[in-house]
Parts: sequence; C-alpha cells; structure tokens
Amino acid sequence: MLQQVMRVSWRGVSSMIKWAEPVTGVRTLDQMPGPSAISEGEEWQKVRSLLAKHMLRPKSVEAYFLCTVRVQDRVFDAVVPMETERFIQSINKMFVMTLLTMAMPAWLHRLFPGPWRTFCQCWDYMFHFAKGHIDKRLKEEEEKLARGQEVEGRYLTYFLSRAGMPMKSVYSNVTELLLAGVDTISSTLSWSLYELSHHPEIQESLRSEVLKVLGDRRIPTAADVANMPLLKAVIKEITRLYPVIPANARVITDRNITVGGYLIPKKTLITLCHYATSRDPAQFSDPDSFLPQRWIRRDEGNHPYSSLPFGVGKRSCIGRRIAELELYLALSRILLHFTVKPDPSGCEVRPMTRTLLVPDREINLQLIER
Ligand code: HEM
Repeated sequence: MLQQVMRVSWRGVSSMIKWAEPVTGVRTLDQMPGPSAISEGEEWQKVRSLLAKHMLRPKSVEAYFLCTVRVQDRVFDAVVPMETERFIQSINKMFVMTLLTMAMPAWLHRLFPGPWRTFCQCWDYMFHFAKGHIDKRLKEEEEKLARGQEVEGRYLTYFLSRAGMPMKSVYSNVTELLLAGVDTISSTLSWSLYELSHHPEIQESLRSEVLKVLGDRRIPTAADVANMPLLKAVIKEITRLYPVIPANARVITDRNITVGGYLIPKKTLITLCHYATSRDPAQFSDPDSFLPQRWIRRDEGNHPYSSLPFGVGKRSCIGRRIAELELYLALSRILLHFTVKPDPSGCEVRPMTRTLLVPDREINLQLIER
C-alpha cells in the first residue's frame, strides 16, 4: 500500500506540476515552494481550483495536493524505482493469469498460448528481480568480509548462501518472500486506512496513543509498539475483517481424524474459510463492524481459532512478525503526518475474493497534512 500511496502521490505530483506550470512557472519538484507557501499562496489556490476542474482521478484533489507537500518532505519517497513497479505489476498479472490458465482446459492452451506465456514471463521477471538483489547483496557482504569488516544485519542472504543451500533454492525462497510481502501488506494497510477514515474517533485515539508513546520523537521503533495496545488491536481487527488470504486448505495424508464429531477420512482435501469464521456472530458480537476495542476488552469469549489470518501450526505464515511490524510502523507514521478522510463521494468499498481478498474497487482516500 505504501507503494501504492507513493505511486498515486508521485503520479499526482508529476501531472500536477505539468498542469499547473502555466500558472506557477514551476517545472520540477525541486522548484516547488515549501508546505506553508503551498497552502497559503494565491497562485497555488488557483492551481487547486484548476485541478478540481480538470482532474478526474483520484477524486480528491486535496489528496493530490497534500501528498505533493509530503513527497517534498520525503515522508514518501518521490520516485518508485521502475523495477519495483514492474515487480509489483508482475505479481498482479501473475495472479490474474493463474486464475485464467487454471480455468482453461488443456486443448484451449494450444489455441491461445498467450495467458500461459504471460504467466511464465511474470514469474521470470520476479526471479530475475530477486536474483539481481541477492547477487548485489552477496557481493557487498563478501567485499566487507574480505576487508575484515563485520557483516551486521542484512545477514539472511549471506547466511543462506553459507548454509549449504543450493543457490537455486536461495533465489526461489527469497523470490517467494518478496512476493508474499507485497499484496498482503498493501491490502491490510489499505483496509486499515479505509476503516480509520470512516471512524475518525478511533483514528484520533490511535494518533493520541502514538504521540503519547513517542513524546517529541517522530519516528516509531519496534520497541515502541509494546506500549501501543490500540495500534495492535486495530491491526488485529483489520485482519479479522479482511484476512488477505480468506481461505486455506489441508490434506491429512496418513490417518482418519474426527473433528467436532465429524469423521474426516485420510487424504480428504479440507478447505477452511476463515473469512467466514472470523465474521461468525456466534464468535464475535456485531461481527461486520470495525471494533478494535474488542481485542483490548477480550470479553467476548471467542474461540482462539476463530480468527486465523496468518494460519496456524508449523505451516503458518513465516512472515507474520515482519508483516505485523511493518504494518504497525507504517500506520503509525502515516497517522502522525496525515489525517485520513474518506472519499468525499461516499463510495463504499467491499472485499471480494480474487485468489486473495481484495477491494472490489479502488480505495480513494484524502490524506490531509497535519
Ligand atoms: C498481513 C500480512 C500477511 C498475512 C495476513 C499472511 C497470511 C498468510 C497465511 C494465511 C498463510 C498460510 C498459512 C497456513 O497455511 O497455515 C501464509 C503463509 C506464508 N506467508 Fe504470509 N501473510 C502475510 C504476510 C507475509 C509476509 C510479509 C511474508 C514474507 C516476508 C509472508 C510469507 C509467507 C510464507 C513464505 C508462507 C508459506 C509458509 C509455509 O508454507 O510454510 N507472509 N501467510
């Protein structure tokens, strides 16, 4: 999502600068005036109305405008590297092609080879992307070691390469990890901002919590999160309402089992729809509402397995801790810098399944600089 926000803001910035050039004479980002001049200047008011008149998407001109100010302040990076953008697009295309190629009978593949070819091209690019980064990192670490310097942090790649694992496996595992970290985080962060924009009182309490813990600091750390119960509750509630992987499956291969009085013969494929269980009124009161406080009060007595957004057991999500931390830190930073307001058109966004759980339309939000 951060990538998406950045992409939206950067596109917004470039087109805004272009649009406004006749009025402002500004051609590049570096020539832009500072935030206060932007919000007060008469020229920029003209730009605002110009944008309001001509820009169609995203609907909120304010969002464009204020993201621009932030881009200049470097809360969001000004440019998303081309290769990152292509990596993200490859993932999206690969998911769409997965569904398409799975739905096509074998004979149709011979007639229309395009979807399968695109599917393979997407994977090729993802592997190429990961390999490029791994090779670069390995080279840097090797050089450091050769100079007798310590290799601190960023150690995973080096470790994997030394653990006797074939490089092919290192490349494919890191590709999987990179892939797994894109839609999962972006979707959860998008839903978090969406719900908070519709619950300004919760947004304000969360912001107060973050400000209280940080004092006069502006950048939260992993240690700060321990003192932010509402932040954790918000993410828990979002993953209950919008589990990015809405269903999961298992096959018990070696024995029959009995669950809740039902006999499940061995080798039966069991699909678990945890989207359904996490919205079950028998488990959660008012199950379709965004109520993070329920995770702080803990008075509902729901089953510990009623919300399993990261799965459970030895094949559960390996990236859970990093995903949660990324979400905590990104969300708290965004709230420190922006008030998040809903799309003024009042458009309601619902979840839908496209292998993953995704929004059924674009989530448009206003990010108002604080
Ligand atoms: C909000 C974020 C995320 C959610 C909700 C999520 C959810 C899940 C779920 C439900 C599974 C299947 C678990 C099972 O079968 O029991 C899974 C597996 C996995 N996830 Fe995540 N995930 C997230 C983020 C990430 C991130 C950031 C990474 C990588 C850095 C990651 C890497 C993986 C991997 C490698 C597996 C396969 C584990 C295995 O098969 O042993 N996930 N994830």
